[in-house]
Amino acid sequence: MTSSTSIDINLARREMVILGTQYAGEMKKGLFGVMHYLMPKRQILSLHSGCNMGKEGDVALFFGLSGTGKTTLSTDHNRYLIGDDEHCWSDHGVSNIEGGCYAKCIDLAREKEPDIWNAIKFGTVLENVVFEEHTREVDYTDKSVTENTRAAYPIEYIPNAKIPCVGPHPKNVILLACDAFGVLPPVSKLNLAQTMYHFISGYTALVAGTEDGIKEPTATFSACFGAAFIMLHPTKYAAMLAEKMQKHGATGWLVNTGWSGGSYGSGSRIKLAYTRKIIDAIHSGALLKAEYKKTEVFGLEIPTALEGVPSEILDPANTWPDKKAHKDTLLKLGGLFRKNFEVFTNYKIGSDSNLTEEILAAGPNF
Ligand SMILES: Nc1ncnc2c1ncn2[C@@H]1O[C@H](COP(=O)(O)OP(=O)(O)O)[C@@H](O)[C@H]1O
Ligand SMILES: C=C(OP(=O)(O)O)C(=O)O
Repeated sequence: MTSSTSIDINLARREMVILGTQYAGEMKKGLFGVMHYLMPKRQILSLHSGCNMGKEGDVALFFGLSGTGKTTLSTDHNRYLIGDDEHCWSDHGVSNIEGGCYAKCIDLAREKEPDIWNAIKFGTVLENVVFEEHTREVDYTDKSVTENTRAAYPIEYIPNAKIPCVGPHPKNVILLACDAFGVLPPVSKLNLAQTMYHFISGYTALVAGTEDGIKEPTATFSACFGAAFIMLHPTKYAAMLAEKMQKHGATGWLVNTGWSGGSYGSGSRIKLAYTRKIIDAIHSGALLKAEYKKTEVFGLEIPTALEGVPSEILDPANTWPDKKAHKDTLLKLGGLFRKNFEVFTNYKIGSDSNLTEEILAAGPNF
């Protein structure tokens, strides 16, 4: 045992025992693991993603590891929220597993995230927050218990929630990565093979201050953006996702919600307002019509202009003052992707071996 916490699941007896933690996230994510076993057996794909739907019925999925923006970006005043974290994609479309949200509330501010702020009322469970005992006023900036403070509320506390939480087949599949190296573009359009490559890789980065011992940006690869929850080989989920995206004509996107203009420490996190503009342009279809160019090393298609976002930030190569440092960091991240993918090179994905070849070729090239 490397930890005093354990989550033990007996699938046959349908029992889960959680030891050494009282964090509510373990309960919902523990059951999410069970869903990753039960659903694929019924040809239903379980997804570690947020999900929302536009007024025209266009559905978007937001895959990403913790802290990459699933809750923040799927909670959108102009769209119906289907759910912020756990979904299924069946032959009938998408459905939410939970019926509620589990939002981070560290530094929560009414102006920045009004829907989440307003959802915190009687009936919401606040976890690990610090509050004044007599007035019961919460100090969302207080990190003395942990940074991981949470608000769990029923989905109907979000005014534009889609009840029941179901929707048609997704039109856009957005992969969120919080890249603390600052070399992934704010947005890239992916072909199917690239979508699978990045889905199987499941990249994000930890920054100093998030975990013990992290002093500089550290790449984390979590297959299918949820290695802790998947029960079958990652390529099984990837094959199902590829088949569904192909069948329903969904477009894949990679969105960096992390650093720009340099790595953590020298650059800064991409403004949430810019990420929201990018997401709006994906939903509206405007980004599909943009002009694109290809980046070096990762071979990503990036738009040359996008309304509401300064064009120079769309290509990270422009934003780094030190060009050599940019190239070195890009190659460093490319190398980490390549090394991580080595374990997958011998697996066939789907019934078509062409797709396997294409996925292997969709990684960094240098
Ligand atoms: N550009 C950005 N895009 C998305 N989130 C951002 C951005 N900049 C800062 N953030 C913050 O990062 C956090 C993302 O967390 P969250 O949405 O809960 O992620 P997840 O649901 O994937 O775990 C939020 O606190 C959000 O305000
Ligand atoms: C519950 C969790 O998921 P998220 O952070 O994505 O809400 C977690 O990872 O602790």
